[in-house]
Amino acid sequence: CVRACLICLFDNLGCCGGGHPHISQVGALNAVYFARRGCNVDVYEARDDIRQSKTYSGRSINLALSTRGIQALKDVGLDEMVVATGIPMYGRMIHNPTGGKYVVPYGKDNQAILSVDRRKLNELLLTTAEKLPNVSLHFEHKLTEVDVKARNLTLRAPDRSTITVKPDLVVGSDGAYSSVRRHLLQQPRFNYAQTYIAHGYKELTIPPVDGKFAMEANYLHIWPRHEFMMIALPNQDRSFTCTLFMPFDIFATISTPELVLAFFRENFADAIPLIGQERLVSDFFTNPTSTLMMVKCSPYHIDDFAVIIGDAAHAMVPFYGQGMNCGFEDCTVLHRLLGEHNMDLATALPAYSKERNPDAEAICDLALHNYVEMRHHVTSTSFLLRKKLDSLLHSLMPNTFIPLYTMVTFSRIPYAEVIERQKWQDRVVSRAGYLLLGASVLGAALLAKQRLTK
Ligand SMILES: Cc1cc2nc3c(=O)[nH]c(=O)nc-3n(C[C@H](O)[C@H](O)[C@H](O)COP(=O)(O)OP(=O)(O)OC[C@H]3O[C@@H](n4cnc5c(N)ncnc54)[C@H](O)[C@@H]3O)c2cc1C
Ligand SMILES: Cc1cnn(-c2ccc(OCc3ccccc3)c(C(=O)O)c2)c1-c1ccc(Cl)c(F)c1
Repeated sequence: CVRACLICLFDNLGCCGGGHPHISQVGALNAVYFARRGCNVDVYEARDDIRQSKTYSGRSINLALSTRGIQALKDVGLDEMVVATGIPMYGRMIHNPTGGKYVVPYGKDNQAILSVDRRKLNELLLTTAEKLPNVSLHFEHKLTEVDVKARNLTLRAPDRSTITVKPDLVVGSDGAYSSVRRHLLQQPRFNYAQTYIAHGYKELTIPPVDGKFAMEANYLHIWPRHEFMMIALPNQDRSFTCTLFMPFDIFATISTPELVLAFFRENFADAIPLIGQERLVSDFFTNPTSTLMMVKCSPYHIDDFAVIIGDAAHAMVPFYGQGMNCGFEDCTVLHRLLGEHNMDLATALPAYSKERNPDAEAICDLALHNYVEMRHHVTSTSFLLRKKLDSLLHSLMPNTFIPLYTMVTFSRIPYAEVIERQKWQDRVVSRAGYLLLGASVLGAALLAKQRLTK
């Protein structure tokens, strides 16, 4: 039987960055993994229990769940329950500046990414964890100290008193601003880098019309506009949550209702009647403009005592919709290694850092690259052409060319391997392009010669 280990997951609920209720999922999922392994699990959450609190902003905030995240849920038998709550998006619906829109499917036979509600996902994971006999959830317990030498943690309890716990293992899943990681930072040879990008994001809502979706429901709606982009994902209540990504210095120039409307008329005209002018203006000034940050660090563990997962280990910009999927995949990898090492933390944790770090940093780089790509090379026309070319090449060479987005989103190819494969594919495609070009020039020359000699 597996050694009982007390795990403290800093799975805090609360606002992260931009103030919308940011709900942690990785910590809750990881608690289920450890509990099903027979460990005694204590989950410490700095905030109150989201399931009891009424004070929820009311904005249903969603995110895209795809293959890697679904597999992690499948490992603990939760995939069907979560997938049932999600809304499939079978392709991207690209909105051009003149109001036209085009679908580019994600793949054959209805391949889809899922739009899931953060709050519902977290409530499901917390309730699943709570029902397990060897799991205790401690809300309003905030980490204040990690003593690596003494192997204990100090937390502030709801009555403001401090308690000290002595777990066998600490798993920090406390997000991009992780306090567990902050203590790792004090260790020798711990590497850390964080980058804020110039863009921020603001969430808007497209309400239902007579109880129906105001746009086609089963698509990821994208308005690619170079310096700024907007996306919309569907919610179960038949609304859409839009996310507008834009440089802070452009947000700063949009300071009056008239300027909001003028900006949207100029760039997202079709969205105005969908959101509604009044609601657009009120949401624009009510909802926070949040920051976007990338965090890279290594290693992810200290000795056989602590390990960090999720955004605490690798926060990424959201331009691939992979942050939570990657954090969920962390659980899959960590638990595979714990099994392979028979729960010997002294060897399993270093193995985890060694295997996971290159992949996590690869998806951080891919997401940042997408941010650059989508900013500099993407209008709706170029987006459409690129996607059409991707699907043409894939249909011509299905085993040789797999679109980058497909490898990231619809496969479990390790992220670092995805990058290597993409480089190889680029070489093959450019060689094929040159060959095609050469053959057509040669063909044209022979044709011309033939005509001349007639
Ligand atoms: C705009 C946007 C869109 C996104 N879209 C997607 C998507 O489509 N698909 C996807 O897979 N991912 C997406 N993500 C990323 C995803 O939200 C994160 O990767 C995921 O939530 C990380 O989960 P986590 O449990 O590791 O950390 P978090 O969700 O950050 O949870 C940690 C929580 O702990 C809090 N916290 C940290 N330290 C403390 C402390 N000491 N005391 C109290 N509280 C603390 C943090 O504020 C946070 O609320 C998106 C992110 C953003 C910003
Ligand atoms: C939330 C979520 C889930 N997936 N994606 C996503 C990401 C990238 C994509 O393409 C790569 C590419 C598109 C355009 C140019 C280069 C590369 C596609 C696609 O192909 O549909 C879908 C997002 C997302 C997140 C933020 C923005 Cl701003 C955005 F537009 C989409």
